[in-house]
Amino acid sequence: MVEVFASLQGEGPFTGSRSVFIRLAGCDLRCPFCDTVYSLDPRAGRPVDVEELARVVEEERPSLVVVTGGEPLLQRRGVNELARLLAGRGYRVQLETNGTLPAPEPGEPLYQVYHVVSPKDVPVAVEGARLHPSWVEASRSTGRVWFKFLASSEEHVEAVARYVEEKGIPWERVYVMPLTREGMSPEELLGLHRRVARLALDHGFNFSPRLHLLLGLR
Ligand SMILES: C[S@@+](CC[C@H](N)C(=O)[O-])C[C@H]1O[C@@H](n2cnc3c(N)ncnc32)[C@H](O)[C@@H]1O
Ligand SMILES: Nc1nc2[nH]cc(C(=O)O)c2c(=O)[nH]1
Ligand code: SF4
Ligand SMILES: [Mg+2]
Repeated sequence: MVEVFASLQGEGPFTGSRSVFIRLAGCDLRCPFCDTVYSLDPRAGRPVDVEELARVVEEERPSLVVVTGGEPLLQRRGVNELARLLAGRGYRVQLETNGTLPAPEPGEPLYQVYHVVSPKDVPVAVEGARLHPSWVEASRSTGRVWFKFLASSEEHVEAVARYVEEKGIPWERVYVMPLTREGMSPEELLGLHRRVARLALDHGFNFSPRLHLLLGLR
């Protein structure tokens, strides 16, 4: 694990939820725009047992626990253990993933968890990024999977629209979120949000802000 912190969920279908974030180390991709490069090397993390994480969660009593990274599904066994423990204590859990690894199967504790998949083969393909097809099936059948695509231009949103159509992803399960750069001013951030929100609306997609950036939260 790299870090655990409390904040508002800033992105996706649970935006605004008081959350505890658990960020795991290691990633199978190296996106050039990644805003958490400090989490990509598996050596960036320290081993932690799930009981210790559950104690931090119990102290905060959040309405949501967000498991992220890095790529959290690289540690599937540990994440399954954590999901089992937290679900047993009544917590709602949501995982952030790039979607390269398979979706959970019925019977895995992770199957009950909400997943927000942010594919990296569109709008601009990152090397090695390929969406595992099981996420598309899961988004149609489980009610627990959403997609969150990054975009900063009309070309990007059009590429997302073609991709969603081609893969058969349910449109109501899709969020488009601003692709931000480090060091953007509040005015630039707001301008980007306005443009991407307009594009999302015009193309029939949900919009996700990056609320934490707008509010100066973590
Ligand atoms: C750091 S990633 C960790 C989870 C997983 N590796 C993934 O990419 O979905 C968490 C979220 O941040 C998003 N993200 C990373 N860099 C970003 C950037 N520069 N602008 C907007 N979103 C970004 C990712 O798309 C993902 O939705
Ligand atoms: N506030 C806040 N919300 C987030 N939603 C997803 C995040 C992530 O890095 O996975 C994130 C994050 O880093 N901070
Ligand atoms: S997949 Fe996620 S964590 Fe990995 S490099 Fe890309 S944005 Fe960063
Ligand atoms: Mg983040």
